[in-house]
Amino acid sequence: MYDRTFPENAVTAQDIKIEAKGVNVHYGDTHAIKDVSVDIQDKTVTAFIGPSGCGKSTFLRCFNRMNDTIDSARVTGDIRIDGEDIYDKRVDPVQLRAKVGMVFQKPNPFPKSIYDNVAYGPKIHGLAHTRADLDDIVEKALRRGAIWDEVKDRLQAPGTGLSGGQQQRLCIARAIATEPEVLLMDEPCSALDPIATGQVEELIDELRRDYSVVIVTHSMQQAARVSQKTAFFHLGNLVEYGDTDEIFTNPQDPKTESYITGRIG
Ligand SMILES: Nc1ncnc2c1ncn2[C@@H]1O[C@H](COP(=O)(O)OP(=O)(O)OP(=O)(O)O)[C@@H](O)[C@H]1O
Repeated sequence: MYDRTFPENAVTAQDIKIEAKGVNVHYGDTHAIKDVSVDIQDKTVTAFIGPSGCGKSTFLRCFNRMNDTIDSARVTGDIRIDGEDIYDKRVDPVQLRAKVGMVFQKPNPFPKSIYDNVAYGPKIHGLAHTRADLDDIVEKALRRGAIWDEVKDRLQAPGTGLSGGQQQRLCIARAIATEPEVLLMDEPCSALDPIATGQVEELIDELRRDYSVVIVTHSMQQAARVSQKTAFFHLGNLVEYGDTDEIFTNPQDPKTESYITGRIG
């Protein structure tokens, strides 16, 4: 089990970025998330795994209130980021989504230039005062997205003209440009080939130095490669949550074991 006696394993309140308590999500009569509580650590990659339809994406979307955009979805319970209740009436979901960035399954660059894809968020959130500021933000985000060298000579070319893997790294750069603190990734590599997947996985590993990253993945190999913490979901329940190494080598719940050994899924 998780050993808190080792200093490197000790978790302090400051390390917890997202605190979810008693979260339930319904879509009409469908009870998609059932009383889930979890603490997500800062500067850590946390993987959500589990069979199709178990609620991974639904739970991920609670963290930036993306479920608000689905009419039938009803979220109850308590979710705090840095101690702040993100469902409080005073929280503006648009501001929240700048702080909690999201990358989707299918790369979805805007039909604009590479530069404008990245500059859009900082512009609407007023992060740049001059064109030079904006250039600087765009360059930094593209560098952090590990795509600067590939696009620096064609910043005015359309983002949609890049390869799938480049588009996904552009979308990651776009998410980073608004200076988020949390990055949510919903199966970010499922549309990518193995080489592009490897590049995005390397990038995810880099990003955890600065962000709390939560990734939904169908690939247990990917979860094992990129995450330090893993949460296993089944039928809307959080069955097991812990260190990725432990979950994969010594799962405590028979359902987790069945899933990771390929018996359910
Ligand atoms: N927009 C929606 N409207 C109604 N029901 C939904 C909606 N989105 C998800 N659901 C239902 O909620 C449950 C959880 O779905 P969710 O997509 O969160 O699971 P998942 O584990 O991410 O699945 P997958 O791995 O297949 O993407 C499922 O029963 C699904 O049918």
